[in-house]
Amino acid sequence: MTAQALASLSEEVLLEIRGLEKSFGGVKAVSDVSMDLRAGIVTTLVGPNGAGKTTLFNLITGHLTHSGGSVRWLGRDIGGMKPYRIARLGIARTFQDLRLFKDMTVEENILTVMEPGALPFSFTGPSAREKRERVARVMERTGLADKARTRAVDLAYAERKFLSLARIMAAKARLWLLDEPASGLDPNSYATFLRLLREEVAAGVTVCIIEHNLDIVVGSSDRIAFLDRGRLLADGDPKTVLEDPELTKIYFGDRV
Ligand SMILES: Nc1ncnc2c1ncn2[C@@H]1O[C@H](COP(=O)(O)OP(=O)(O)OP(=O)(O)O)[C@@H](O)[C@H]1O
Repeated sequence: MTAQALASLSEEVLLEIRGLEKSFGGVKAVSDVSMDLRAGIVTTLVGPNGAGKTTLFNLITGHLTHSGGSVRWLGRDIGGMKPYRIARLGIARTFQDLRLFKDMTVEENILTVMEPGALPFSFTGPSAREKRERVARVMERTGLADKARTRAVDLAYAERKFLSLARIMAAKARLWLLDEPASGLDPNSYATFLRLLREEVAAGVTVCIIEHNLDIVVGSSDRIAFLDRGRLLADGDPKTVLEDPELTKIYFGDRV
């Protein structure tokens, strides 16, 4: 892809968030947040505990309903839609607690995301042969090929994380929302994760990550959105955001 094509790709807004609000009782978990997720960009949500990062994910995926503002996917208002419908539009997500089917094998866990109703833009679903090939491909790429028949519960921690990534890869979603995908990975597994992420982004996937580890943030992000107490305080290039002394104080709990 030429530099010009790449630049124009990143101009495309997939997800447009405007004035988004969510309160729990008296707590404003998300407060007047406006931001865009642009095609082919890795955005990382950063902020101290309770900043509103998970709530923002939940509002995008339909696990929560907003109390104001809007979320638009490719121009279409998706606020209030059920999670399964949003997933079908091409927005996939991983959870901090991974939410795998623990008694199913690796292969079966990946197959579940290929049910016709679970796939973006699909009513009939892929053929049995396509499914087999796709499962084999993602297991190979995530290093799980020799664990195909192993139950999720019997996998090592890093393998479970790669299984959760394999599921999202097989779903062929256009936007990935990843909740701490690299936390707890050893250096080799982390390098593999980063390589996979970059390959997928180069192939057209757009990614938004929640991450606490700043080394991981720097290594994986094109852009950082900094949240605190529900508000978006900064949204820009990683170096600029992470070197801002005020944000650093907030992040490390050293605010005045
Ligand atoms: N279901 C809920 N009911 C009541 N309050 C909630 C609920 N979910 C989140 N909150 C509150 O909303 C605020 C934002 O929480 P959220 O989990 O989105 O933050 P976060 O940035 O993801 O934090 P962390 O990094 O600790 O996971 C917090 O004050 C939290 O206590």
